[in-house]
Amino acid sequence: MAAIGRRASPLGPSKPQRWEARVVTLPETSETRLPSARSDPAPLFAADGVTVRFGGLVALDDVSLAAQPHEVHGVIGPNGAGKTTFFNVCCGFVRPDTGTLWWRGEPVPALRPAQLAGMGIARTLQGLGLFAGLTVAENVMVGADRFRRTGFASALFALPRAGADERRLRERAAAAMREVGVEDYAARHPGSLPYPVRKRVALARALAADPELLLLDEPASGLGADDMAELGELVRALTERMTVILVDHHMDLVMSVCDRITVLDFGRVVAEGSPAQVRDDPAVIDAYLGEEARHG
Ligand SMILES: Nc1ncnc2c1ncn2[C@@H]1O[C@H](COP(=O)(O)OP(=O)(O)OP(=O)(O)O)[C@@H](O)[C@H]1O
Repeated sequence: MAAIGRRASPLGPSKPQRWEARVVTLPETSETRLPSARSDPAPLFAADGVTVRFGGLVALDDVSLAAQPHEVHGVIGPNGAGKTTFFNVCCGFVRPDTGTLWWRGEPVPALRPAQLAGMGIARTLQGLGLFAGLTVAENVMVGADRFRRTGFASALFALPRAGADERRLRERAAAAMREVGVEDYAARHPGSLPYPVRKRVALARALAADPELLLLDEPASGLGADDMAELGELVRALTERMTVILVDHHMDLVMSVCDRITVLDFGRVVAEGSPAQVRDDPAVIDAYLGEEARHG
């Protein structure tokens, strides 16, 4: 791709980023590694050489990404770049034609969505997927279900330990609702709530699973500026206890909350790095300017 001059980035102006303070300079010693060697810890989750074809269309072409513990890793790219397909691979909805997913240093040969909760992975989807017939509290409790210790028979015969189990799940759900600020809606049904509140409920349900990895698909879509700013703060706070992979169009959110960003275009990784690095990367600027040209 031809180098381009310093034209204005379509991703917004450069500004100081708080994560830049985390860059560690290794002392010069005889054992100092080559500059190209990454000194990152082992990734919690990684995709290695993932390719997905839909008929003749290559939606993902040899895509690799490594999400380190306690980081927010963003996946961005113009329309049709392959973001949703990548998210669906990470959730086990789409099986890659080639490539491997890694979880805690082990390959995951054929990830299925039903495995996620048991592995410690939770996700929120663009479509939210809340149960219309359940209250907010009940929806969030579904997320906590992996902590249920008693089986169907105990619940059926109302054994005491089933009651204790239920209480624990309710407490877990209540904590998740408090964390995202929806506790006042606990008894309501999702259909009666505004979309931004429903989005929070979906996030609470994911958090009730106490995941090590949280996958967020378009978490900012449909949110106004205030809700988006609160979401950004919440996501940053979550890194105390989990890793987040975030797929979103909203550059303000992605640039302000992510530690690292992988940029896709036409199914390929065109850049990877800190927000400051990708913002000024000519390949990224070209991808977004190309999109503007394509869509007028
Ligand atoms: N199930 C499918 N069958 C055929 N083609 C698909 C399918 N899903 C996605 N694609 C194609 O794969 C490519 C990548 O699509 P994808 O939805 O992953 O991109 P995206 O970056 O999420 O786009 P957007 O930002 O518009 O949601 C597109 O060309 C899309 O038309």
